[in-house]
Amino acid sequence: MSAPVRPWKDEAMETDKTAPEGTEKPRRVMLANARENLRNACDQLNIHPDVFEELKWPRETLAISLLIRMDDGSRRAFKAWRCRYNDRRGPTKGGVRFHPNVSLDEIETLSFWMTFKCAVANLPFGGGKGGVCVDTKQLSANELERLSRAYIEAFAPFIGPDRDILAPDMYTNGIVIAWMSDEYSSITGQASPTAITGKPLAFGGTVGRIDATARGGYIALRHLEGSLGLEPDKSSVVIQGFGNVGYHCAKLLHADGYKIVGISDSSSGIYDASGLDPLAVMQHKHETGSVKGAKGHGKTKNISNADLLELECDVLVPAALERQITAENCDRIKARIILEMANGPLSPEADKALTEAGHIIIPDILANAGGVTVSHLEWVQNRSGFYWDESRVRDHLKTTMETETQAVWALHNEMNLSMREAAYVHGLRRIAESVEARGTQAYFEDT
Ligand SMILES: NC(=O)c1ccc[n+]([C@@H]2O[C@H](COP(=O)([O-])OP(=O)(O)OC[C@H]3O[C@@H](n4cnc5c(N)ncnc54)[C@H](O)[C@@H]3O)[C@@H](O)[C@H]2O)c1
Repeated sequence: MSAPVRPWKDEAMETDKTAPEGTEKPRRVMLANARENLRNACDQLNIHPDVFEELKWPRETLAISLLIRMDDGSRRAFKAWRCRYNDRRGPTKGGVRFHPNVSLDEIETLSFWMTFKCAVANLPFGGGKGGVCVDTKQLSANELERLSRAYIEAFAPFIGPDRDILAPDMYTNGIVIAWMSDEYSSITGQASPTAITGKPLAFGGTVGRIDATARGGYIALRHLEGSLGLEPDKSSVVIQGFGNVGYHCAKLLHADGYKIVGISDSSSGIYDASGLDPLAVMQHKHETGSVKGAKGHGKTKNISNADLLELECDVLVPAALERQITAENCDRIKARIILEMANGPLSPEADKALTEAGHIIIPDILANAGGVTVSHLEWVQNRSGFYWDESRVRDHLKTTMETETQAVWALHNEMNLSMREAAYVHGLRRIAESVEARGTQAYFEDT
């Protein structure tokens, strides 16, 4: 790890030459931004240029149009992708997202983040991701099943237990994953549970996966509690996004005495200075389809999602989408600590400004690594055919999250880095070792 980083031109920021004049936009803005973290980590470690070169672009990305027969007999095409960013540390691993705004840039960036997340958690995986550009709320259950199965049919040659392992992400819940796993087994002609994790228990899933992502972030936060000056009974929390991750995070923190003062979902937000009970809010969401109108312990107000992010609180937990905090709203963020349970909830500008202003950001590649950590255990159990009990899964998750959180915290202090920079340095060290183990320029020059 000695040679300087080669200067490089960021092709990702080149404009699309085929776009009509005046409408040209950079082709891969998100990916270019994400790679800034890589560049910074390379600089910190003075890493060999071969490593940087290898991580500049995804190893492979496949784009496919999925043609689905709709219930009314018409046919509709849905854009779909699967990306394997880097597999030096093992088969690529990452979720499949169903969302109307999914794009190639987003999928490749999420795969990049997965590469680092798996390294931070010290898993024998590289990073991958997939997605379909679809609003699942507009599909019937039958159409959703056809789409889920079509995704697997299209990408089956690309995926596999030792190549690319799928998992849930936004709007791909247990039944979607069950259809996908079922389809993959039909295609391979044998029970093949190992290619997809996050499966329901009856499909070879693991205990402890449902709340694993939230629990991982919760463990990280609680581990740093003393260092961050947090006290459960005196600290308040705001949660953006009330799906799998947001709900379980709220539930775990609430059970330990943290006061949850704000919660939102895609349609609305609620605020109550006296506190909200996540179980009651979820009950209300089940009954009405939204958190709007749910009652807390005091005077509960309905607020917008934008206002929710700006609430007075100790910990803000973005658990919905990317780029929720940007240059536009970052100077109004009051939370001292941001626990990034969503992937990429801060724009690079917001990240820089908030870090400089003294906010502590526990970065996504550490905070939400609990999900993939337990997915790894599911993969291990599927391979061995021996299933663990919940306490064993939880103990492993706790040990992993505490060990890696402590390592990132130590780097943050020793090298005077932000938590995000420290997490990238921590992950990059491991990835670099596996790249360099295959020989670098210096090795080939000497032979
Ligand atoms: N599920 C996992 O294991 C896992 C693992 C790692 C990271 N993540 C990340 O966590 C985030 C949430 O994932 P999830 O599994 O909870 O998804 P989910 O589909 O279960 O829930 C998403 C929630 O976000 C809300 N939402 C959507 N758009 C919103 C908006 N504009 N403002 C506020 N809320 C909005 C939805 O209403 C829903 O409540 C995503 O960024 C995902 O990539 C999830």
